[in-house]
Amino acid sequence: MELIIGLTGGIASGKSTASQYLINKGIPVVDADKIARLVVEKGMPAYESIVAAFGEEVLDRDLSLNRSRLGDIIFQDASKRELLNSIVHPAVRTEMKRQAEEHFLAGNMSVVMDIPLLFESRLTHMVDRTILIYVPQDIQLQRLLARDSLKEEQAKARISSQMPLEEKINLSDAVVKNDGSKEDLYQQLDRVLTEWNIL
Ligand SMILES: CC(C)(COP(=O)(O)OP(=O)(O)OC[C@H]1O[C@@H](n2cnc3c(N)ncnc32)[C@H](O)[C@@H]1O)[C@@H](O)C(=O)NCCC(=O)NCCS
Ligand SMILES: Nc1ncnc2c1ncn2[C@@H]1O[C@H](COP(=O)(O)OP(=O)(O)OP(=O)(O)O)[C@@H](O)[C@H]1O
Repeated sequence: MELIIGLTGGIASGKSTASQYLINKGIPVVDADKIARLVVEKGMPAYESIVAAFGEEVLDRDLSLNRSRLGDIIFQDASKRELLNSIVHPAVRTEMKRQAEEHFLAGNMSVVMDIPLLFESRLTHMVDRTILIYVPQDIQLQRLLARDSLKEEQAKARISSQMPLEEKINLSDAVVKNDGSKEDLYQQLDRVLTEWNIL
Protein backbone atom coordinates (compact mmCIF):
# COMPACT_ATOMS: atom_id res chain seq x y z
CA MET A 1 0.00 0.00 0.00
CA GLU A 2 1.17 3.50 -0.81
CA LEU A 3 2.18 5.50 2.23
CA ILE A 4 2.72 9.23 2.77
CA ILE A 5 4.80 10.12 5.80
CA GLY A 6 4.69 13.67 7.13
CA LEU A 7 8.02 14.81 8.55
CA THR A 8 7.73 17.88 10.72
CA GLY A 9 9.44 19.85 13.47
CA GLY A 10 10.25 23.38 14.52
CA ILE A 11 12.66 25.68 12.74
CA ALA A 12 16.25 24.31 12.74
CA SER A 13 15.16 21.04 14.36
CA GLY A 14 16.85 18.88 11.70
CA LYS A 15 14.17 18.18 9.08
CA SER A 16 16.42 18.92 6.10
CA THR A 17 19.25 16.85 7.61
CA ALA A 18 16.79 13.97 8.08
CA SER A 19 15.35 14.43 4.57
CA GLN A 20 18.79 14.28 2.98
CA TYR A 21 19.47 11.03 4.82
CA LEU A 22 16.18 9.54 3.60
CA ILE A 23 16.86 10.63 0.01
CA ASN A 24 20.26 8.90 0.19
CA LYS A 25 18.41 5.75 1.24
CA GLY A 26 16.22 6.01 -1.86
CA ILE A 27 13.08 7.34 -0.19
CA PRO A 28 11.70 10.33 -2.12
CA VAL A 29 11.07 13.52 -0.16
CA VAL A 30 8.71 16.31 -1.18
CA ASP A 31 9.99 19.52 0.44
CA ALA A 32 7.38 22.16 1.39
CA ASP A 33 9.97 24.90 2.06
CA LYS A 34 11.53 24.35 -1.37
CA ILE A 35 8.11 24.48 -3.05
CA ALA A 36 7.19 27.57 -0.99
CA ARG A 37 10.30 29.24 -2.48
CA LEU A 38 9.35 28.19 -6.00
CA VAL A 39 5.77 29.46 -5.97
CA VAL A 40 6.81 32.99 -4.95
CA GLU A 41 9.34 33.47 -7.74
CA LYS A 42 8.73 36.39 -10.04
CA GLY A 43 6.20 35.35 -12.68
CA MET A 44 4.45 32.81 -10.44
CA PRO A 45 0.86 33.55 -9.32
CA ALA A 46 1.65 33.92 -5.59
CA TYR A 47 4.28 36.57 -6.33
CA GLU A 48 1.78 39.12 -7.65
CA SER A 49 -0.57 38.52 -4.70
CA ILE A 50 2.28 39.09 -2.21
CA VAL A 51 3.26 42.38 -3.86
CA ALA A 52 -0.38 43.45 -3.87
CA ALA A 53 -0.77 42.55 -0.18
CA PHE A 54 2.59 43.69 1.27
CA GLY A 55 3.68 46.42 -1.13
CA GLU A 56 6.84 46.92 -3.14
CA GLU A 57 8.94 47.34 -0.01
CA VAL A 58 9.23 43.54 0.16
CA LEU A 59 11.00 43.52 -3.23
CA ASP A 60 14.68 43.84 -4.00
CA ARG A 61 15.97 46.08 -6.76
CA ASP A 62 15.87 43.19 -9.24
CA LEU A 63 12.16 42.79 -8.26
CA SER A 64 12.71 39.41 -6.62
CA LEU A 65 11.23 38.88 -3.16
CA ASN A 66 13.39 40.11 -0.28
CA ARG A 67 12.84 37.12 2.00
CA SER A 68 14.56 38.53 5.01
CA ARG A 69 12.42 41.70 4.93
CA LEU A 70 9.22 39.71 4.45
CA GLY A 71 10.34 37.40 7.27
CA ASP A 72 10.85 40.36 9.62
CA ILE A 73 7.30 41.50 8.90
CA ILE A 74 5.49 38.19 9.24
CA PHE A 75 7.40 36.67 12.18
CA GLN A 76 6.46 39.70 14.31
CA ASP A 77 2.80 39.91 13.40
CA ALA A 78 0.39 36.97 13.50
CA SER A 79 -2.20 38.60 11.23
CA LYS A 80 0.40 39.39 8.55
CA ARG A 81 1.66 35.81 8.88
CA GLU A 82 -1.84 34.47 8.27
CA LEU A 83 -2.18 36.75 5.28
CA LEU A 84 1.05 35.42 3.73
CA ASN A 85 0.08 31.84 4.57
CA SER A 86 -3.30 32.28 2.87
CA ILE A 87 -1.50 33.35 -0.32
CA VAL A 88 1.34 30.81 -0.35
CA HIS A 89 -0.07 27.65 1.21
CA PRO A 90 -2.78 26.70 -1.34
CA ALA A 91 -0.19 26.79 -4.13
CA VAL A 92 2.24 24.76 -2.00
CA ARG A 93 -0.36 22.08 -1.24
CA THR A 94 -1.28 21.61 -4.90
CA GLU A 95 2.35 21.24 -5.96
CA MET A 96 3.15 18.85 -3.08
CA LYS A 97 0.31 16.53 -4.08
CA ARG A 98 1.45 16.64 -7.69
CA GLN A 99 5.04 15.72 -6.79
CA ALA A 100 3.95 12.90 -4.46
CA GLU A 101 1.75 11.47 -7.21
CA GLU A 102 4.70 11.56 -9.59
CA HIS A 103 6.85 9.54 -7.14
CA PHE A 104 4.09 6.94 -6.73
CA LEU A 105 3.64 6.69 -10.50
CA ALA A 106 7.39 6.07 -10.76
CA GLY A 107 6.90 2.99 -8.58
CA ASN A 108 7.81 4.26 -5.11
CA MET A 109 5.71 2.80 -2.30
CA SER A 110 6.51 5.47 0.33
CA VAL A 111 6.90 9.22 -0.02
CA VAL A 112 7.98 11.57 2.75
CA MET A 113 6.54 15.09 2.88
CA ASP A 114 8.80 17.51 4.77
CA ILE A 115 6.22 20.02 6.07
CA PRO A 116 7.45 22.48 8.72
CA LEU A 117 3.91 23.68 9.52
CA LEU A 118 2.15 20.29 9.30
CA PHE A 119 0.24 20.78 12.56
CA GLU A 120 0.00 24.59 12.57
CA SER A 121 -1.64 24.52 9.12
CA ARG A 122 -3.78 21.46 9.90
CA LEU A 123 -2.36 19.47 7.01
CA THR A 124 -2.41 16.06 8.68
CA HIS A 125 -5.16 14.99 6.24
CA MET A 126 -2.47 15.04 3.53
CA VAL A 127 -0.39 12.32 5.22
CA ASP A 128 -0.93 8.83 6.63
CA ARG A 129 1.60 9.03 9.49
CA THR A 130 3.69 11.69 11.15
CA ILE A 131 7.27 11.89 12.43
CA LEU A 132 8.23 14.81 14.65
CA ILE A 133 11.86 15.89 15.00
CA TYR A 134 12.64 18.15 17.90
CA VAL A 135 15.53 19.65 19.83
CA PRO A 136 15.51 21.33 23.23
CA GLN A 137 15.02 25.08 22.77
CA ASP A 138 18.55 26.10 23.76
CA ILE A 139 20.08 23.82 21.09
CA GLN A 140 17.43 24.95 18.60
CA LEU A 141 18.42 28.58 19.12
CA GLN A 142 22.15 27.76 18.89
CA ARG A 143 21.73 25.80 15.64
CA LEU A 144 19.47 28.45 14.12
CA LEU A 145 21.94 31.23 14.94
CA ALA A 146 24.85 29.16 13.62
CA ARG A 147 23.07 28.37 10.33
CA ASP A 148 21.31 31.64 9.44
CA SER A 149 22.64 35.14 9.87
CA LEU A 150 19.91 36.21 12.27
CA LYS A 151 20.07 38.34 15.39
CA GLU A 152 19.09 36.51 18.56
CA GLU A 153 15.85 38.47 18.75
CA GLN A 154 14.89 37.56 15.15
CA ALA A 155 15.66 33.90 15.80
CA LYS A 156 13.50 33.90 18.94
CA ALA A 157 10.60 35.52 17.05
CA ARG A 158 10.79 32.71 14.49
CA ILE A 159 10.80 30.00 17.13
CA SER A 160 7.87 31.49 19.01
CA SER A 161 5.76 31.92 15.84
CA GLN A 162 5.37 28.12 15.81
CA MET A 163 3.22 25.73 17.83
CA PRO A 164 4.63 24.81 21.26
CA LEU A 165 6.62 21.59 21.22
CA GLU A 166 4.49 19.73 23.81
CA GLU A 167 1.43 20.03 21.58
CA LYS A 168 3.34 18.68 18.57
CA ILE A 169 4.66 15.72 20.56
CA ASN A 170 1.10 14.76 21.48
CA LEU A 171 -0.05 14.92 17.86
CA SER A 172 2.78 12.80 16.34
CA ASP A 173 2.93 9.07 15.62
CA ALA A 174 6.72 8.93 16.13
CA VAL A 175 9.05 11.35 17.89
CA VAL A 176 12.77 11.77 17.24
CA LYS A 177 14.91 13.85 19.61
CA ASN A 178 17.79 15.40 17.69
CA ASP A 179 20.01 16.54 20.56
CA GLY A 180 22.89 14.16 19.83
CA SER A 181 25.07 13.62 16.77
CA LYS A 182 23.73 13.40 13.21
CA GLU A 183 24.58 9.68 13.33
CA ASP A 184 22.30 9.36 16.34
CA LEU A 185 19.52 11.11 14.39
CA TYR A 186 19.95 8.66 11.48
CA GLN A 187 19.77 5.66 13.82
CA GLN A 188 16.51 6.89 15.32
CA LEU A 189 15.04 7.38 11.84
CA ASP A 190 16.11 3.86 10.86
CA ARG A 191 14.36 2.52 13.95
CA VAL A 192 11.06 4.23 13.10
CA LEU A 193 11.16 3.21 9.43
CA THR A 194 12.02 -0.39 10.30
CA GLU A 195 9.13 -0.51 12.76
CA TRP A 196 6.82 0.75 10.00
CA ASN A 197 8.25 -1.80 7.50
CA ILE A 198 9.54 0.89 5.18
CA LEU A 199 13.20 -0.13 5.26
C1 LIG B 1 8.72 34.47 5.41
C2 LIG B 1 9.70 33.88 4.43
C3 LIG B 1 9.75 34.69 3.14
C4 LIG B 1 11.10 33.88 5.09
O1 LIG B 1 12.02 33.25 4.25
P1 LIG B 1 13.42 32.65 4.77
O2 LIG B 1 14.19 32.32 3.54
O3 LIG B 1 14.02 33.58 5.78
O4 LIG B 1 13.04 31.33 5.56
P2 LIG B 1 12.61 29.85 4.99
O5 LIG B 1 11.61 29.99 3.91
O6 LIG B 1 13.85 29.08 4.69
O7 LIG B 1 11.86 29.22 6.23
C5 LIG B 1 12.58 28.75 7.35
C6 LIG B 1 11.65 28.21 8.41
O8 LIG B 1 10.85 29.27 8.94
C7 LIG B 1 9.65 28.70 9.43
N1 LIG B 1 8.50 29.37 8.76
C8 LIG B 1 8.40 29.78 7.49
N2 LIG B 1 7.20 30.33 7.25
C9 LIG B 1 6.52 30.27 8.40
C10 LIG B 1 5.22 30.67 8.80
N3 LIG B 1 4.39 31.23 7.91
N4 LIG B 1 4.85 30.47 10.09
C11 LIG B 1 5.70 29.90 11.00
N5 LIG B 1 6.96 29.48 10.68
C12 LIG B 1 7.35 29.66 9.40
C13 LIG B 1 9.69 27.22 9.06
O9 LIG B 1 10.20 26.48 10.14
C14 LIG B 1 10.66 27.17 7.94
O10 LIG B 1 11.25 25.90 7.80
C15 LIG B 1 9.30 32.40 4.05
O11 LIG B 1 9.50 31.57 5.15
C16 LIG B 1 7.86 32.24 3.57
O12 LIG B 1 7.57 32.55 2.43
N6 LIG B 1 6.97 31.74 4.45
C17 LIG B 1 5.59 31.50 4.11
C18 LIG B 1 5.42 30.15 3.50
C19 LIG B 1 5.53 29.07 4.53
O13 LIG B 1 4.66 28.93 5.39
N7 LIG B 1 6.60 28.27 4.45
C20 LIG B 1 6.85 27.21 5.36
C21 LIG B 1 6.12 25.94 5.12
S1 LIG B 1 5.23 25.72 3.64
N1 LIG C 1 22.44 16.13 15.23
C1 LIG C 1 22.96 17.30 14.85
N2 LIG C 1 24.13 17.73 15.34
C2 LIG C 1 24.67 18.92 14.97
N3 LIG C 1 24.11 19.77 14.10
C3 LIG C 1 22.93 19.40 13.56
C4 LIG C 1 22.29 18.16 13.88
N4 LIG C 1 21.14 18.07 13.17
C5 LIG C 1 21.05 19.19 12.44
N5 LIG C 1 22.13 19.99 12.66
C6 LIG C 1 22.39 21.32 12.07
O1 LIG C 1 21.41 22.21 12.58
C7 LIG C 1 20.96 23.11 11.57
C8 LIG C 1 19.46 22.94 11.39
O2 LIG C 1 19.18 21.67 10.78
P1 LIG C 1 18.26 21.56 9.48
O3 LIG C 1 18.61 22.62 8.51
O4 LIG C 1 18.29 20.14 9.06
O5 LIG C 1 16.87 21.91 10.18
P2 LIG C 1 15.43 22.16 9.55
O6 LIG C 1 14.47 21.59 10.53
O7 LIG C 1 15.38 21.64 8.17
O8 LIG C 1 15.33 23.73 9.56
P3 LIG C 1 14.24 24.73 8.85
O9 LIG C 1 12.91 24.45 9.42
O10 LIG C 1 14.70 26.05 9.26
O11 LIG C 1 14.33 24.50 7.38
C9 LIG C 1 21.76 22.79 10.31
O12 LIG C 1 22.85 23.68 10.25
C10 LIG C 1 22.23 21.35 10.55
O13 LIG C 1 23.43 21.05 9.89
